[in-house]
Amino acid sequence: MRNKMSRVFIVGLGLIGASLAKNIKKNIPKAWMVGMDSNPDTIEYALKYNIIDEATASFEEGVHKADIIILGTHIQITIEYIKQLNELDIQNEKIVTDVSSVKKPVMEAAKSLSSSNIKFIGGHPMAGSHKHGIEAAKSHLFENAYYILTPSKPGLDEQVRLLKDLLKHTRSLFVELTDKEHDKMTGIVSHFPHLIASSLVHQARNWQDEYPFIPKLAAGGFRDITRIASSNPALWEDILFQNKREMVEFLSEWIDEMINVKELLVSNKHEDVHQYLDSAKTYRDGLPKKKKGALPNFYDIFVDLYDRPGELYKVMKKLAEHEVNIININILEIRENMTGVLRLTLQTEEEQWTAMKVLENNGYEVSLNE
Ligand SMILES: NC(=O)C1=CN([C@@H]2O[C@H](COP(=O)(O)OP(=O)(O)OC[C@H]3O[C@@H](n4cnc5c(N)ncnc54)[C@H](O)[C@@H]3O)[C@@H](O)[C@H]2O)C=CC1
Ligand SMILES: O=C(O)C(=O)Cc1ccc(O)cc1
Repeated sequence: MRNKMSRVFIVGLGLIGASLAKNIKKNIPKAWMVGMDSNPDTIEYALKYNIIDEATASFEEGVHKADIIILGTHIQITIEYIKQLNELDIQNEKIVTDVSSVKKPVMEAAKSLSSSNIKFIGGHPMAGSHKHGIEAAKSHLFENAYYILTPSKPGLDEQVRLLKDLLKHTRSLFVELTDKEHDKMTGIVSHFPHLIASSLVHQARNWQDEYPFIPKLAAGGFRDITRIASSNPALWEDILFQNKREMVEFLSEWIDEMINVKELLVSNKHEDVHQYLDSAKTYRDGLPKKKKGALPNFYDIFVDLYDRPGELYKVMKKLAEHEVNIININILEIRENMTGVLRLTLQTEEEQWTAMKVLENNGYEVSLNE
């Protein structure tokens, strides 16, 4: 392979494709990035901000120009591009990868690739955002996130090594899984929760006609558990249908479980309900905190705060003085004249540590848990 994969073709320069493009461009100066996107504004933006070196409107041209091809489009479109590869005459060896949230349908399409010059390695960087499009792309989006790789056949060790070499500056954690393992596990921790989050939002909205005050109360826990319902519906429609088998199975299991919980409540089984909540708490509390999972886990700190004028300002000022960049702020609970909890979301573990120390040194009670 020429020049250690320095020519990269990225198709689909949205949130994920452009985040990878930015990361490669920033860290591998010799990489030559060719980009393609169906949206001309995206291409204009990518060129203007040097996210790519060159644009093409032809998939064939991009493929011929590259050693490595990253398909960064939604899953159904990615599958169509994989099929298009079969219509091209591929002269040199090329590594092809994707970023799709569901792997089985992609790997099935990859199995039908006829050219021995195409080495397909499925990919899924497991971090994202509720935003979409190139403007939301960030070079560091995948830091500490798992990056799943699904080689299409045995014997691709050298290509996997080259791909990891290209993507190592994302500072994500590479893990190899089969497509089946991947879709089951991401189905349970990422895809299915989206359905439940959306269902909770629908339920609240349905009750709102009768109780118009509901939105005002839907602040703390409700906002937390339904945060992912604000994600891009076009993306999630694609994901849910591509992983439909798993979704239908999880839904059936969940409905049975809810019927069971309902029965426990109706028949006043206090101990059983306690046990249900307690075992969920034990499992949830034991989940790893540091690494990003499918549900993006930024670096939170929780600060006890008095309900007094200027309190929030004082905290912000201290953190600004130490150049801590706050990416989200929530006041979880604050009642008149009582302490509340301020949740600050930071981008890196280092900032989390700095923020904690700065605030503690200024008399605040800070913890990493709510
Ligand atoms: N959004 C997220 O949080 C995550 C998404 N993914 C996966 O990444 C993939 C892309 O998702 P996002 O970046 O969020 O979507 P996006 O909507 O931000 O980007 C998709 C891009 O593809 C372009 N596009 C659409 N049709 C095209 C075509 N026919 N040819 C070329 N470009 C085309 C769009 O103009 C857009 O720029 C999906 O397969 C998704 O499963 C993976 C991890 C996280
Ligand atoms: O986990 C979620 O639900 C997210 O919002 C971020 C995300 C979305 C899609 C993925 O394939 C991986 C991570």
